[in-house]
Parts: sequence; C-alpha cells; structure tokens
Amino acid sequence: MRYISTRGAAPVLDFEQVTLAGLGNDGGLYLPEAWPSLSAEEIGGLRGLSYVDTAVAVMAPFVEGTLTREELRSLCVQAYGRFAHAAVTPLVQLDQRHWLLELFHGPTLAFKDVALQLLGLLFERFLAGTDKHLTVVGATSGDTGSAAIDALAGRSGVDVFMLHPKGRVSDVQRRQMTTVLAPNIHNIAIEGSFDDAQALVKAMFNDPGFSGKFALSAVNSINWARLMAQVVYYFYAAVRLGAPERPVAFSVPTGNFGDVFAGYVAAKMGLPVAKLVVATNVNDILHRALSAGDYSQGTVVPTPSPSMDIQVSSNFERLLFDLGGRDGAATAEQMRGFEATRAMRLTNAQREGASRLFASDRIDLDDMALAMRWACDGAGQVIDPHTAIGLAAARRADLPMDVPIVTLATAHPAKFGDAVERATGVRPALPARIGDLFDREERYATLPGTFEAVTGYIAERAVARP
Ligand SMILES: Cc1ncc(COP(=O)(O)O)c(C=O)c1O
Ligand SMILES: N[C@@H](CCOP(=O)(O)O)C(=O)O
Repeated sequence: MRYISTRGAAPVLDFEQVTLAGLGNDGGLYLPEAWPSLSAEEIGGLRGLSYVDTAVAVMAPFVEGTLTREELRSLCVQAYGRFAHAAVTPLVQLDQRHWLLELFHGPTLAFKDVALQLLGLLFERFLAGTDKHLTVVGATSGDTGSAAIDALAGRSGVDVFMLHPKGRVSDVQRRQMTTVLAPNIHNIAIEGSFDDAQALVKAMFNDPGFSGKFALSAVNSINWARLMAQVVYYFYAAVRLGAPERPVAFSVPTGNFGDVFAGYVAAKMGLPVAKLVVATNVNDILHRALSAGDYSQGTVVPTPSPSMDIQVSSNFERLLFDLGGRDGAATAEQMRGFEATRAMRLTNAQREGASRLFASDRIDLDDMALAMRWACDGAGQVIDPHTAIGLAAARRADLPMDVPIVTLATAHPAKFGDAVERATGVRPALPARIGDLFDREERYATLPGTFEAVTGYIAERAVARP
C-alpha cells in the first residue's frame, strides 16, 4: 500500500515511512492512494471473529508490503492483550435501537488506547536495529496525551514532548500524563487552547530548520496509523448488529474529526453505514461546516467535555480532499485560504458528498446532562460527558426506526468524575489499576504558547539527527 498527501506535493510513502513521518512535508495529511475494499462475503466472514482477528482482516490491506498478516497479528495480540475487557470494545444495549460501543477498556480509559497501544509497538518494530531516534511532538486536550505516554514511556529510540492546554484538561487526564516520570516523557502545559497547541505542533513539522534538525514524528490523528486502527471497531460492532445484510448508524462525539473519519474509511471499504452522526459540543465548527458549509474558526469555549474543545479539526482536510476528487493542488489552496483567513466555504461537491453519509448536531450543556441522566436512570449506564454528547445526538438523529444506532463511548466516566456527578449524582470510581493516581508525584513544565518558547525547550532536550 502506498500513501499520498492531501496537498499533493509530499513524497509518496509506504506504511513504515508514513507511520514514522506523521505529517507530510507539504503540510498535508497522508492517506492511502486508493481505498481497499472488503466484499459483502468477506464482511460476513468477520462475524464471530475475535477483536484481534477482525483487526488483522481489516488492517491487512493497509500494511501490505511492510508487515505480513502473522506479524500484524502478533502486534495486535500484544496491543489488545492490555485491555481489561475480553471483547476489547464491547457493545452494550441501551434500548431497542440504541447501543454503546465501549472503547475505554484500555490502559488509560479512552478510545485513544485502541490505536496508540498498536502505534507504540509499530514504532518499536520500525526502530529496532536502526540508529534512528524519534522526537514525537504531540498536542492533547487530555486523552491522546495519556494514551501516547502510556504506549511510549520507557521505550528506547523515542522522546515524547506532549503539549496540553494549561488548566483545560480534567485532573485525572492531567495526572495520567504528568505522573509518568520516565526520562523520555516531557509534559508541557502551554498558556492557550488545544488549537494553539495543535498549531504549534504543525508549525514544528513545517519549519525546515526544526524538522531538519530532529526526526519528528506524530502520535496525533494526523498520523495515518492512528486512524487505520480505529477503522476496526466500526466493522467489529456493525457485524455484530447484522452487517453486511443490515446497515448500522454511528453517532460519534467529535473534535479533531479523526474517530468519525475512521468511520468514513470503513464505509469506503464497503461497510454498510447508514449514517455517521457528527456530534459536537458548543465548539461546533464541524456542525456548522456539515450543516451549512461554513468552516470558520470560533473562539474555543471551555466545556465539561474538554477533549472536544476544538475549533480547527485536523482530519477534516482528509475528507475535503477525498470529496473534492483527490485534487492535492485544490486542497492545498483551500487550506492555505483557511490558514490565512481562519474561514472557508465548502464547495458544492464537498457539501453534497458529505451529506450522503454524514449528519451533524450541536449539543449544549443541558442536553448533554439530560443524556447522562437518561442513560443512568433508563439503562443503568453511567456515561462520560463526551459519550453523552454522542448519545444526545443519536437520540435526535433522523433515522429509520429499524436502523440500530451505535454511540461511540469514547471515555470512561471516571476520567470526568466531577461532571458526571453533577449531572447524575453518581461519582464513578477510578478502576483499581489507577486507584492511587492522586497520590503520585507530578512533573511538567509550563510555557507560554509561543513557537520560540516551545521549540527552545524541546531543542535543549531532544536528540538531534546524526
Ligand atoms: C473522550 C473523547 N471523545 C471524543 C473525542 C473526539 O475525537 P476526535 O478528535 O477523533 O474527533 C476525543 C478527542 O479526540 C476524546 O478524547
Ligand atoms: N481529543 C484529543 C485531541 C487530539 O486529537 P487527536 O485524535 O488528533 O490526537 C485529545 O484527547 O488529546
């Protein structure tokens, strides 16, 4: 499999190269040159398979030429062996139509573990026997950071510099990052929002002086391997609910558009997806883009679903490229326009293409709390604020009654205990394996959110290219 950039001017890469590279050197995001497809028979054949075997069947075409099926299987056995549930991502029924897909049984209690446990092992494999030293630069609104740190702490050949917006992640999220004291982990709280942190990371990749000096790599969903691993659970859930004979809809709490783009990839591969509901909180750039063609950046408003407090959604560029006829030059121009004015209109082709598969909704604080209470009182499920946004949108979505709707449960409720308790009166307990989180020592730096401050800090600690 070969990978091309959304902006058309970066070198074409294979799977190993794309995993190590992260962002394209033209500022674009990589995706497969062509979507692989699974026939209805092959999708039917996934029924009854374990998570690991489903993962191998779904991901094999993406790693072709780099990993054999056996090598991929062995990495998946290791990655998913760390999950606390035998089904890895179990489905839970709420009522006749509504289901939760619990994606939070990994080591750091959010859906990010599904991809990052695998990515950590891929880095290890691709670095083994080389003298390469990777400098991972990442931005987090809370969950990517802890999952990446868990996956990479103590690994040789890689340093992680993780930027989070100071005071804008939950206490559990912050401590999951800052109490990991391995020497290759460097947490940085920046003054600013997640968007500021993400812009700094992209600027580091795009700065020839900095990216020429350090072998930069990414753990955010700009890294293709992240999305590839997330495609798996759409297949895993849908075949359990009757695919390929029966279409299934998904409601996805959305911020950076990575998780829902993985659903789009599943549909492109042949999975019968009735609808992908993009559920945002009041930071609603994606809802405005999909419902009115208006992709213009607002000011980030802090909410009880902090991981979705995002106003510039990285992966939207992948969708614009794919819907716009895969024209790299046109995507580059559209993105340059956005970067200059912080606003862009979707073309008619992009709007029409998106409306075939996507619906969207914006969920405010009251509706988020209502969804938490509905799940708790009506179905005995305590859910986190992000999942609640997905569920609220799922319950309002205009879909035929016979289509099952799966809401992606993206985080464990204990990560957001205060918000859950406020809405439901129930205080979810931290799982025993991190029960002592609040007794652990924290270590992190606080920096102004400027390119000079952050790159200066990293340059003093990172290993330069030979
Ligand atoms: C708990 C949780 N839910 C939802 C999201 C949004 O996912 P995405 O950024 O892939 O759209 C995030 C952050 O990525 C998250 O951490
Ligand atoms: N919500 C995310 C933001 C980063 O998203 P990513 O999927 O691009 O890594 C987080 O928790 O950090």
